[in-house]
Amino acid sequence: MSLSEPVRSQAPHLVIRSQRIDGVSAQLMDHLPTEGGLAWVRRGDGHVGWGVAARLDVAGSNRFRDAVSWWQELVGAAVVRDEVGVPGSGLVCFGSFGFTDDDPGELVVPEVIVGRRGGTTWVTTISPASSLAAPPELVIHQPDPVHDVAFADGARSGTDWSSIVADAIERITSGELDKVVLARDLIAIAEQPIDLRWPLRRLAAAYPNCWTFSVDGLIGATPELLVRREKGLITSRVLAGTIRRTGDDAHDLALAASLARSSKDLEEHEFAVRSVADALKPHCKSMNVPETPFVLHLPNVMHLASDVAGVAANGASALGLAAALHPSAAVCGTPTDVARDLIGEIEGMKRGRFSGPVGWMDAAGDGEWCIALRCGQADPDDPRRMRIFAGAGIVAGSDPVAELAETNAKLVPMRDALGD
Ligand SMILES: C=C(O[C@@H]1C=C(C(=O)O)C=C[C@H]1O)C(=O)O
Repeated sequence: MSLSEPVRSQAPHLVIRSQRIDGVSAQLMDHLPTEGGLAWVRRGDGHVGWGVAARLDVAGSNRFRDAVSWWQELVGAAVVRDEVGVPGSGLVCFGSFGFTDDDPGELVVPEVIVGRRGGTTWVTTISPASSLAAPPELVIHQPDPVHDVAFADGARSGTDWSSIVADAIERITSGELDKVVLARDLIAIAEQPIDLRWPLRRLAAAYPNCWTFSVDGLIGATPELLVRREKGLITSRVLAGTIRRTGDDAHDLALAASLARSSKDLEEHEFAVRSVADALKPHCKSMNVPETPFVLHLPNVMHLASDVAGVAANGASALGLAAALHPSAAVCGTPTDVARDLIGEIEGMKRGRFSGPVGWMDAAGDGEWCIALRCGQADPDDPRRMRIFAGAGIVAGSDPVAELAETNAKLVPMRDALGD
């Protein structure tokens, strides 16, 4: 079958039951057993899952359409007994998608989900129609610590990457495009196989305001919400324009003020907001697009941020909206096609699922899809290795050395999570 043909895999018939559980206070991630592990956690809320009740692998130009129709089919055939009734209870899939059409992605429906929202904790069991599984006993698991991690250059050295940035600046100055986002990778090499739950827990603890995720070997803590759909409300948090934190609060406040006035960063940000607002417009009855960004403070960096919100005008699911938004100018550039081609021409590495949509969705099509940033991809052939990624938006006023420093700051969350 060619990659662009629609997927005709039959979605399985599933039985789903969500039940409230009391007296569970451990962090959601503590319940992840060794094998597998899906996670989506922010400020202690979210859900973790394990086992595979259903899975769809997608690639090619119809990947989002295929995923949306598979999900609709699966939802249509499912019998759901949801005794909790909050966003995230009942039938839920986790998923992640490649940056380009050729990079594979997937939707996964786990066999067990443990979820929490605002003090309510629940367990969802998902099984084939013939057998309704009993909810599992929740156990706390201790991941194996990760020790002795060395970091090596990925596809390019830092110096080589800076010269690619210099090339991109020339192409922008010559009028070919306005903005391009260029990324680089490092390889983390541990002495022992990396237990992904170890860095995952550390990311969730250190970056509580980010969305900490784990889907099929891709883990990270991203600050950028591509789209959330919940009960007819659509929101997106756009980030573009970055400055490193120094650790000195007074100095960081001065830096935040300079970021908010920087014409280079404001221009870079404006491209990203415009791309999101334009993509959401056909799906919204009314929209609020802030005129000026705020400064989002994270432990490692500060970003110019805008929260775009709208009221849904149609039944497009969270994943359908993510498909319309991807790739936004925050991770690709402006104009999109020219930037995408330039990335393919000069970036010199395969992004895989880095900077693609990652998230979850429920049976009603509500859910959250973030952009997979500040993340790493476990090497499927060598469990001691992981690729970690970071990119930066390049505009005419960019400086290659400063952009390299920015990517180093963006690598800090994964480096720290893997470090001793
Ligand atoms: C590409 C990354 O980040 C993106 C680029 C940003 C920028 O250039 O300022 C800021 C946030 C993200 O939209 C990354 O973190 O790897």
